Amino acid sequence: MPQSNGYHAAGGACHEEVIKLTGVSFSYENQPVITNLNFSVQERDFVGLIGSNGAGKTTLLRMIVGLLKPAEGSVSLFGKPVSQFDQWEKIGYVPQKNAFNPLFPATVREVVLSGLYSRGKLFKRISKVDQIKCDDALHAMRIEDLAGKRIGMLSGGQQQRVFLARALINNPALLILDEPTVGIDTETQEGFFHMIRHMHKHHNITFLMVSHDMDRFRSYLGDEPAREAGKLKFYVRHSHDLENCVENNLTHSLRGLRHSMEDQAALQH
Ligand SMILES: Nc1ncnc2c1ncn2[C@@H]1O[C@H](COP(=O)(O)OP(=O)(O)OP(=O)(O)O)[C@@H](O)[C@H]1O
Repeated sequence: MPQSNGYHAAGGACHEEVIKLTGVSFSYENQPVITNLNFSVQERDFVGLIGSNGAGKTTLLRMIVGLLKPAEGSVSLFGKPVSQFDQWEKIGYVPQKNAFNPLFPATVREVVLSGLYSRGKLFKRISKVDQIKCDDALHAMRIEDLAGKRIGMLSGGQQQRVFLARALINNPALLILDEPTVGIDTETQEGFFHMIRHMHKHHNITFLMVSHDMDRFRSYLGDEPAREAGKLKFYVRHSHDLENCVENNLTHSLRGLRHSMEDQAALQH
């Protein structure tokens, strides 16, 4: 995977393409849901995805994380086709609330730690480092005091925080959230959205979030969708600006020049 350093070679795109969808189509039993979708998400973008019930939002997210295969077109993650992508620890995915059975007899700590087991690695010894990562994730979601509680005994809002902590434990570069606040009271939703915006601004995470409640994000994402495809609307906030891009490319070129001068000097000795 290319280095996530915020720039490419001078003249190229400034930020890495985290998700790239090219001509993606998908049908369930010959019923088209997504047709010829082209869209890309760049490093540190915040993308809000809305669409009416049945528009294909969850289907799209499931294709992005490799759980469904497009009938046509391709999906790339961090520059690699999703079928060849193997750095799943870089991606935190929080599916719709009912995708996890909260009656599962596990504690909050165990649920959060399970986020460390990437696909194919179901059993793994939990090291001290893992425990520290878990403590950090619990702290980030302010749920340290719930660590020993059974997940099924928590409120909906508390459970959502647990699933977010689970997604955060690997310190992901990309966080994908499917309707993260469904069934959560208004006050908790407000706190949740505040926390998400804070994470986006200060933790260099790229976000792709499906939400019916995009109104709360209007001031953050703008009134107009950056892209509409069928019934799907993508609202985008980029974190980078042209100035940074030019500055980074210049720094990059100067660094390259300095290295080549140092190399030449070393060769002469
Ligand atoms: N496993 C499936 N088999 C057949 N049809 C399906 C399946 N899953 C979803 N669909 C259909 O595909 C369409 C898109 O579903 P999807 O769950 O992606 O929509 P959505 O935009 O996430 O909807 P919602 O806002 O209600 O969550 C719907 O018409 C749905 O009925």
